[in-house]
Amino acid sequence: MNSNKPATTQAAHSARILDGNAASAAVIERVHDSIERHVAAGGRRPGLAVVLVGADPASQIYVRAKRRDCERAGIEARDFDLDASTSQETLLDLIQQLNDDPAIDGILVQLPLPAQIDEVAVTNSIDADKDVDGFHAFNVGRLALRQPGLRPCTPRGVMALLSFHGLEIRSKHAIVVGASNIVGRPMSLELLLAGATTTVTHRFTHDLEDHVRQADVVVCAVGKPGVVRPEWIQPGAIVVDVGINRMADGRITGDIDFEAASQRAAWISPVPGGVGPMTRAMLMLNTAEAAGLQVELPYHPHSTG
Ligand SMILES: NC(=O)C1=CN([C@@H]2O[C@H](COP(=O)(O)OP(=O)(O)OC[C@H]3O[C@@H](n4cnc5c(N)ncnc54)[C@H](OP(=O)(O)O)[C@@H]3O)[C@@H](O)[C@H]2O)C=CC1
Ligand SMILES: Nc1nc(=O)c2c([nH]1)NC[C@@H]1CN(c3ccc(C(=O)N[C@@H](CCC(=O)O)C(=O)O)cc3)C=[N+]21
Ligand SMILES: [Mg+2]
Repeated sequence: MNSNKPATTQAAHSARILDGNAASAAVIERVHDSIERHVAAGGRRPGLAVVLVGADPASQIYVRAKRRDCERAGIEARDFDLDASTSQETLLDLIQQLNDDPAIDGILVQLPLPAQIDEVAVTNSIDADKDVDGFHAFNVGRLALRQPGLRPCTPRGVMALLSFHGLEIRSKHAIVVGASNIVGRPMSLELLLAGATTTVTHRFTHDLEDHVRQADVVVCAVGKPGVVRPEWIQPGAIVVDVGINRMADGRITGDIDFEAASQRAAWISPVPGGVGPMTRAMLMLNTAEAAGLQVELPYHPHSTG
């Protein structure tokens, strides 16, 4: 073979795994313990309303998984499955009822919503104290101002996944690839809050490769396989792959070539089994916290400020 590598190469390095299944199970167990103690002492069981508009197959899968998580956590799930043609007015009326319902501690409206409904109007109509997705402008503003309230589940889940494995973030150079309202932007606010020097890249970024090559921590949330090339990863970096891409055979894969990136990174999150389960665990944690419970976490959260 015409390779310029010596015949005897170094033993292939392989990154350690950021285990989202283990970390999420540990979080959900603590949420469950806290809820059962609260209920045994005469407290009301926390309630989560899950609103699904339409029958998008991916959304149906997530909503089913959330129901299972609620069972494991001891949270009462109330499902509201609305027709795809539901008007914005009808949805806003339902949210108003849920805002006023004392048995409901958390409200989640599954995104994306059908085109006739304004997602911003819906998100901001949820009582900020019941906004367990953390998408309300007030809660995002609190995160930006170092007064975190309810925090978006995926970015909080990434931070929890890093904490669970004992990884320090303060003073590291972090890059976030993707700048959406639900992942990239709040992710950059979480990293900033944890004391990382944080670069945010997006569709208009010209020199993505240069930014990735400088990063100690790479969080990728785009939804395009291969958007970050494994050879750009700095040896010893922490790689968190938020992306979920469905392949022709129905299986899912991340945005970054896992095998190749594992040869360079110190730590890497797999897809499936990385950030996805953490997102769902944070939804359970946020719901318990919205109900006023304190949950003893199975890790030391990154200090803030
Ligand atoms: N594991 C989990 O728990 C979750 C996973 N996901 C997955 O994460 C991925 C991202 O989700 P989401 O944020 O909702 O997706 P969006 O499509 O809303 O956002 C993608 C972001 O990536 C940016 N982008 C597009 N191309 C590039 C590029 N070449 N370089 C850098 N940035 C680029 C977009 O820019 P612009 O804003 O200009 O369009 C946008 O900011 C998806 O695969 C989704 O399935 C999502 C939520 C939870
Ligand atoms: N209001 C709202 N809140 C959300 O948090 C929200 C949303 N809308 N819309 C869609 C995205 C996507 N999302 C995921 C959650 C868990 C997994 C997850 O558990 N994934 C598993 C595997 C799932 C599978 O096999 O399909 C894993 O990665 O291991 C994935 C994706 C939440 N989202
Ligand atoms: Mg840079």
